[in-house]
Amino acid sequence: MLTESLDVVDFVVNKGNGVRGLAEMGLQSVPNQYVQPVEERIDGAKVVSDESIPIIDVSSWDDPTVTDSICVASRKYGFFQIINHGIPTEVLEKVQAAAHRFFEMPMEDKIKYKRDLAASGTAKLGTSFSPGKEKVMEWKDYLSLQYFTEGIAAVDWPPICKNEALNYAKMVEVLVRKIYHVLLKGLNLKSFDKTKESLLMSWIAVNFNYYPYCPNPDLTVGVGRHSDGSALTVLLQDDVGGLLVRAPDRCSWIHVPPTKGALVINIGDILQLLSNGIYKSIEHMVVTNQRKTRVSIAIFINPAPHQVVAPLPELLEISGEKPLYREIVFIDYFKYFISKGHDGKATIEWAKI
Ligand SMILES: O=C(O)CCC(=O)C(=O)O
Ligand SMILES: [Fe+2]
Repeated sequence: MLTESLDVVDFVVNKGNGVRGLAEMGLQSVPNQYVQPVEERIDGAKVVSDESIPIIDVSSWDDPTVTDSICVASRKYGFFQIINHGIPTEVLEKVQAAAHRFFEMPMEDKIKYKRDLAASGTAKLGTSFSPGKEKVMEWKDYLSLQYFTEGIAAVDWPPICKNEALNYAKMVEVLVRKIYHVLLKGLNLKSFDKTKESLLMSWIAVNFNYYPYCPNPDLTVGVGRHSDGSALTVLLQDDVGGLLVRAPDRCSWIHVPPTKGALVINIGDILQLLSNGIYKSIEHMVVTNQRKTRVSIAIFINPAPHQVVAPLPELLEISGEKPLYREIVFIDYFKYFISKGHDGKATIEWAKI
């Protein structure tokens, strides 16, 4: 095997070649570091075809059918797709092309963004999820762009993709306000005001995910089982497919089919915590494939790092329920999330009372 004489971790992680570098070597099989234990592998039998994540046409945000569908999907599946959301297809295509351009640059041009070398704190290139902390590595490279202000992004982000990423992120911000407005109304809470806005959307990260074709899709994962540590996530996937979401039976998986022009929205752990478990942050994962490289763009919408987060008192007052989660500081939650490999729903369990 080509990789027999290769120090895989050194090549992929330390030298910054990523899994893209591995895939480009034309491997017949993946190195051992990428072989998942049997229980983490997905065979087709675990994916159900009689359930699907709703696709919601949001051309009219005030239509009660639309708002109901969003709230019902957020309670049941924790995931939905939206179409006619107002972000032009051209903007989506441009940001996807920009992500390809970034990863497909020669390694010498990308290396300055590598996590441990990056001069700027807001653009970081990495691979897998938590190399060194996880037992098995994930077949994915990523570029994480922290979006604080346009000015910082303009200086820090890679020129090859920054305009497209910024333009897209700004439009997503507008969309997210509309979604929050609907979700809070669905909890009978007062409108989405400035206080809620600062609680729910102060720290935004734009992640470009790059999943190269893989010689052993049945042995590997692109992303392992997890739920997002964010409050809300907006995901743009390309036409390759591979995102699986836990079905309501919590045993099988539902494939989220690529839908042209659609955005996948999912509830993150923080919104599950704030809503005292009403909106569900559902486990999901990404499978790899042998044919085609897949690119997705995930925008994580988070509280500010030092924000204190707990089940919303006004919600507990209305429902008379006891809090299911303790008070946490978001940065502590986030640090715990990345201190280990992906492990299903374990992070939010940590915040349970
Ligand atoms: O690439 C995808 O479809 C999902 C990625 C994901 O779950 C994540 O980045 O948290
Ligand atoms: Fe995720």
